[in-house]
Amino acid sequence: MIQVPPGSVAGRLRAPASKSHLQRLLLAASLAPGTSLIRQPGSSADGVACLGVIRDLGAGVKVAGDVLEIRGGGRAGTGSLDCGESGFCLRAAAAVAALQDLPVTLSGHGSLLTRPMEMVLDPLRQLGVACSTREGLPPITVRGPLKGGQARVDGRASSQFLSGLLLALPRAPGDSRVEVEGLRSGPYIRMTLDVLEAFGVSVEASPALDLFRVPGGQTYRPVDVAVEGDWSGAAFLLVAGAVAGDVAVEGLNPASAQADRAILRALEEAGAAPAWEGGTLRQRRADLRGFTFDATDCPDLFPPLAALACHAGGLTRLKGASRLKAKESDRATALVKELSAMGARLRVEGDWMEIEGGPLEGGAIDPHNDHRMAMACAVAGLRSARGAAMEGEACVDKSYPGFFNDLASLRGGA
Ligand SMILES: O=C(O)C1=C[C@@H](OP(=O)(O)O)[C@@H](O)[C@H](O)C1
Ligand SMILES: C=C(OP(=O)(O)O)C(=O)O
Repeated sequence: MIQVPPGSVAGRLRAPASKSHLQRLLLAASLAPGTSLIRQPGSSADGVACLGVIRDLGAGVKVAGDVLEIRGGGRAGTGSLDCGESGFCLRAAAAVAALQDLPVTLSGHGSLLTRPMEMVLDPLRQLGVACSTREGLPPITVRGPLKGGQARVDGRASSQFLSGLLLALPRAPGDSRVEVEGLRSGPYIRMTLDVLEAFGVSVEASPALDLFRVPGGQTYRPVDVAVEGDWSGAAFLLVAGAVAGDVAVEGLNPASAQADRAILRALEEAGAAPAWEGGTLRQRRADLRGFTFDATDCPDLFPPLAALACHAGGLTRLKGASRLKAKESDRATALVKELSAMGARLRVEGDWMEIEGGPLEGGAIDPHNDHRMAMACAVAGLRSARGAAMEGEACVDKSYPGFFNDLASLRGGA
């Protein structure tokens, strides 16, 4: 049980490590013969799950302080992979596991067991990989080897499997052509392409990211690289600054491919004026106004933006709510329920969430075992009569294990 009291926050923090960047680096390093060094990996549960997965896929893993030494190019020693609660890990590793010539079963626990996996099946089958699921849900079993060829990917529900396919296909013996329909979360694919480039692998992508040509038989070159700071986790800190104080965040790449760098645009739309001071991003409390923002391609920004909107005068309209159904919780429904319990005025109408800013009472909420729900309610409650209280706050470990300590460190600094 944690109680986050209302009140101001002030101070300087380092952004947590991006689990999205880390997971891509780990899967790529597992395919690179030789040793890659991955620096500042953080300790997110999703990152840890992915590390276990590449180990079981045959990578050598050594942890040396703040550096992961990954020896890639090995063969799987086991036919079963535990992806924890990470949707990306399961969907992307399904493609990577299909490179191997043995049946591999991918599963996990908690909310992951209720998340759809259909988008993985058709393209893998088109590429000659036998695969099965339990009624479209995990566990999923794949039986390679993936040889390359032609496939159509449905990108409407998730971009994550496409990232996995783009990581795996360069290691297939034959060339591939992948057509993608209805891609959402496109910036996550650009991050994958950046990682491929860093490992010396080439993939030809159409500007709209609807067609990819992947030469087969390529060799990944090992890298020595630091994991980027996480714009998704930092978004909560920046919103905390905008609603309740003065927060400076270090370690963010201003030119990052991360989708959630779009928090900058949203804060500007809300009148918050985030400012770079050297390499540090500073967000002070601002006179916030309601704003309109399309979060279809950066769905993880929905929770922090909903928290921001609770304190923005007038009406905020957020687009992309229908993409939130199959995240760690049914996030749009959960946001409406829990922020309403705190006294906010919001509703979902089709693909839109509408939030009327105003005073917040705060109180006890249920984070629905969803890290972004827990962080959003905690931050919204900073400017409320009673703050936010919740059980199950350890769910933040999925992406940002130090969140509540970091938030506490901002107290009393004003
Ligand atoms: O590729 C990734 O690392 C992710 C892609 C997004 O998912 P979708 O592509 O399913 O929208 C995002 O919501 C998730 O947290 C991480
Ligand atoms: C949806 C998320 O992650 P994943 O799909 O990888 O579990 C998230 O981190 O919000």
